[in-house]
Amino acid sequence: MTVARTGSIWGATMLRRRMLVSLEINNRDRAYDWFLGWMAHRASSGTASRAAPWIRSHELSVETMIERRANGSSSVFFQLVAGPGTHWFKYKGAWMQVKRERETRSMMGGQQPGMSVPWETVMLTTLSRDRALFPQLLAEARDLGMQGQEGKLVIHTAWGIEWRPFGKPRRKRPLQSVVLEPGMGEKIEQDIKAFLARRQWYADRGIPYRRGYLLHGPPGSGKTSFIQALAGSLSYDICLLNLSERGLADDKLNHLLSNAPERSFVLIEDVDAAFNKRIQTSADGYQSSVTFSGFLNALDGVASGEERIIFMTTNHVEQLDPALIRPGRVDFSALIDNASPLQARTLFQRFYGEGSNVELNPDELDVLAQNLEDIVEEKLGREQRVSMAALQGHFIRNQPKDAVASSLDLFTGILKKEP
Ligand SMILES: Nc1ncnc2c1ncn2[C@@H]1O[C@H](COP(=O)(O)OP(=O)(O)OP(=O)(O)O)[C@@H](O)[C@H]1O
Repeated sequence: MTVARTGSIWGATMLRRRMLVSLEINNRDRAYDWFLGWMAHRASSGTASRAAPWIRSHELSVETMIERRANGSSSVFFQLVAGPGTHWFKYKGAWMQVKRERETRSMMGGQQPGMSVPWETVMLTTLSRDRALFPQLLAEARDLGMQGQEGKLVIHTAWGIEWRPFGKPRRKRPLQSVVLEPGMGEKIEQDIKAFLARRQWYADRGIPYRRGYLLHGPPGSGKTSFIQALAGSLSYDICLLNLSERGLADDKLNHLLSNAPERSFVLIEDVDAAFNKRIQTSADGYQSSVTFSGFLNALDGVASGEERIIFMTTNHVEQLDPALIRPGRVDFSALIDNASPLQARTLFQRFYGEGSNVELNPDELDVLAQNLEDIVEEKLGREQRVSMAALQGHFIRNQPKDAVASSLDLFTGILKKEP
């Protein structure tokens, strides 16, 4: 009896091994969400029910999604995805079993509060002869998952030692909507394009293929907006790196910088703040353990053919250690300053010009724009200039005529508030 039992178990195992093939996808992989989304899409769009009227999904999980529309409104909807348990579906004539399992004892996501999630896996099983369907299915799931991202900007943040998309992909901001000093935007754009075209040149000379940019200047002058718009225009993603993040240590930082997703800029904001004090303390009193030398080493990284583009921003360039801004770490540095006369004029025209619902004929608009330019040019000293963000706020609050008439108050008012 025992021999027969063992024999039948062994036989069944052998048969399964010979006839079945399984594919494991875990939730560290991007394919995981794509696959669940794809299953949910098939179930809701009726593809699955036509192919398999009795698709078994007794256990469902809910995913809440927020859709933001171009006009600013948004709506919340729910997607029912296959929950933990066993499900069946038919794909291109082949039956597939899906087993979703959750491991609650260990969590992923590191020590970041509220960000850890249980490990999960999805095991797809089908007949050996249908194994070629796996790549097709995954490619379909990927295309569906990426659909919403086309033409959008994806922001990644660090999750433990890996990068994960943060929130829904955002609408790209047109590059021209960020008004910088004439020629400045173009200069940075040309530099990065030239860099991207010289991969082979770097490889031939054994130079690490990376470039660092530092945009410095007062708050609200458009540094972040410009970097995001530039990434969008080049179809790059942004990896937002917070050096004072809880749990970030030198080794993790090194790993993150060496493993940023392809076609992405690493953006480190307020880089001066991270090393002002020897040990950085975050709002909840947690001490980040990234050291200055660890950061420098991570920036240098191991020489590799991998492309790496880092953008850093700061309001206090004078406080940066010269070691940080030496060529190789920062190859291009630019001052993005408060609104110059021409910038104020251009922002005004963009704001109230074509497409805005303000009724002004082009001549009137020109005269007002000229007045504003003159005020910034003649009535104010350089140090009295205000940020583009302050001007933007002023334009939002006022009609064009009032905006120009009260602009001097804005400029001097802001000045008075400053010590
Ligand atoms: N040059 C500009 N052109 C158009 N809009 C601008 C410009 N500068 C700032 N703004 C507007 O001001 C707001 C803040 O800008 P942003 O965050 O890019 O500034 P920043 O220089 O990165 O500031 P900080 O140094 O405080 O991070 C945004 O809403 C942006 O639209």
